[in-house]
Amino acid sequence: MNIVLHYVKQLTSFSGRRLYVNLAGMVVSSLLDGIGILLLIPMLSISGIVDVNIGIPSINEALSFLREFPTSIGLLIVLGAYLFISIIQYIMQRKLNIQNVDIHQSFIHELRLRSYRELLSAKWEFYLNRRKSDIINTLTTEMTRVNTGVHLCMQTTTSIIFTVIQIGLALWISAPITLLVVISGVLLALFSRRFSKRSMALGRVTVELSQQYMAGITDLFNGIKEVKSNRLEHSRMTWVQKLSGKLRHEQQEFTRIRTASQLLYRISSAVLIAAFMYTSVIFFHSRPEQMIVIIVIFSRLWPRFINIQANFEQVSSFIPAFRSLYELQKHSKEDAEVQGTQSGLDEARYTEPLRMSQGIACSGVYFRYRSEEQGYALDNVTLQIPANQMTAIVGRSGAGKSTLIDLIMGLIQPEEGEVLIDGKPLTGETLEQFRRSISYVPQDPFLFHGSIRDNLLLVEPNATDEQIWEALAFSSAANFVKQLPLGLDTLIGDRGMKLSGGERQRLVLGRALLRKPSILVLDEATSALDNENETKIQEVLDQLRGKTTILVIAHRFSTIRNADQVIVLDQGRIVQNGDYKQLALEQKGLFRKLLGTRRDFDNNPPYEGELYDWRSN
Ligand SMILES: Nc1ncnc2c1ncn2[C@@H]1O[C@H](COP(=O)(O)OP(=O)(O)OP(=O)(O)O)[C@@H](O)[C@H]1O
Repeated sequence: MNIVLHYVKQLTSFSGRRLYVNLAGMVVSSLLDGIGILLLIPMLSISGIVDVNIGIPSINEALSFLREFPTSIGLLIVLGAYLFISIIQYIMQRKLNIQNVDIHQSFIHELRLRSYRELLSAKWEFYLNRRKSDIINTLTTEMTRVNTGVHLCMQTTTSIIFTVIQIGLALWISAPITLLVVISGVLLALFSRRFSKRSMALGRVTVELSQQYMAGITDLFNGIKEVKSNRLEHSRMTWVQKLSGKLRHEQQEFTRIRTASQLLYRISSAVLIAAFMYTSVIFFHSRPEQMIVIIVIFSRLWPRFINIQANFEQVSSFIPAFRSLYELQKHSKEDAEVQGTQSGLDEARYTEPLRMSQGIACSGVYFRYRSEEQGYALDNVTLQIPANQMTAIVGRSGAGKSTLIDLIMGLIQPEEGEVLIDGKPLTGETLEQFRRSISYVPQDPFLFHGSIRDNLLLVEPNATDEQIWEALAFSSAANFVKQLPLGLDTLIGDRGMKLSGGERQRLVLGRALLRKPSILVLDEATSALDNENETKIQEVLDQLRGKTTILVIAHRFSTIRNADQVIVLDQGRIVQNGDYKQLALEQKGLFRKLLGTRRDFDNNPPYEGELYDWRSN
């Protein structure tokens, strides 16, 4: 329950005065509701159904003036008062409900924004160690449960306030009966704790199952092409059947628990009423009006107990959802990229992009993905990347090329050693400025279901069409975009599915150039291009040299042949470093091996645009 209280505290500090005013309104509303019940007494008395004289002097005195009126007038006065109070109470209740929903929804809105902000500010390592589908599940399914949980907490608070006031009024009318009802309610609530505990255990299963479900469907639709081509539909269907069966069973179990506790309360209610009646009539010879009071009190209080208990059970089943959201928020906050700020989101702290003058330096860098691993993904890496030059990183698959790029971009932190930008450590403000100056293009770029224009404006929201076309022309994408019937307004499908691999890469390259970066990072960003387009991109990179620092991983020979520097990685270590020609001539070097021993570089250099794949070695 502590975890729920944590969010309730957040709600009270977020809503402040509004919440307390609303609670005060509820107290008034329940008082009016109670007065409505009290008016039943003179109504019954005047109408002559029974002579209600319950022995409370203050009520009797208050009602004595009614005896001076004829029955019809007296009844009209009482009924008028009853109607007036009831209508006021209903109107008030409506306003309070609207206000409650407003407080609740504003809080959830804030909670959602806060969670997104913290997640977006978390460093890359936070995401490396987590299943993305678990995060999605927490932000969707579990957030919905938290939403309902907060609503139930507010509803339960209202119910408790109502109940306490009703108990107060009932005590005034008949203390012994009310005490009996309350004691029975408390005993039953203690007994019902087992239902709440079982609900919480089931809630844990719900979170686990919905995480599995989310992970499964994310994987399924990410790999739907492989599923269809390899006829894996049956195995996927079997998986869904099994998981869905567990979900169904878990929901049935929850309904069983909920209905069992409701059954217990209803049976107890009937038993208690019967027992009260019997003892009142047989042993205490109570009068009919007292019997009516018993029924009125019981029928007002008992449903409230049932309601509070049901809410407790449901909130208990949501505790694991609260915990899941709490932990996601806590860990993302702990893993903030720049502690104490929301890097990249804080517009007030906007930092200008960095204009690098000297370059990037790594000195004695060690990095591994898990501390328990023996080997390092980057093992004592020391290098210089001069500003405004082109540096290529090559090596076999798994050599550590992408890891090195991630480290240089400050996405991961070295275990030992440091990364310096113009001599300054890559942390805090330098990191923010540095990131603003980078355009990074991965092999599998981020394109969303929208138009070509929308996808480009993602990086430069104020870019004009002219600037967009210029960037597209630069990346050899303008021609194919012009041929599309809707041009820049063409929808490209999920992750750009309606475009070819090469078209996607040219589009993303255009987007990267639109930002006019001072550092361009290409991680196998030209792998899907044909020779003609690859040559064009090569020309663009040549034009950018001298103005932009270019860092490129490429498996293709032609992309890197004009690089100012080539860094050769093997098992996380730099084994060669120099210019392309010099390395190609080192007979025993890995670079030569990667290029292929068949080729005689001295006499027969490879021709422009030739395809070569390092990975085949
Ligand atoms: N998220 C990760 N968690 C654990 N190990 C990882 C992770 N990413 C990479 N590695 C490991 O780190 C090493 C270097 O991987 P990296 O992706 O940097 O290689 P690469 O040279 O870019 O390979 P490729 O050319 O195949 O993309 C590999 O042994 C890889 O298995």
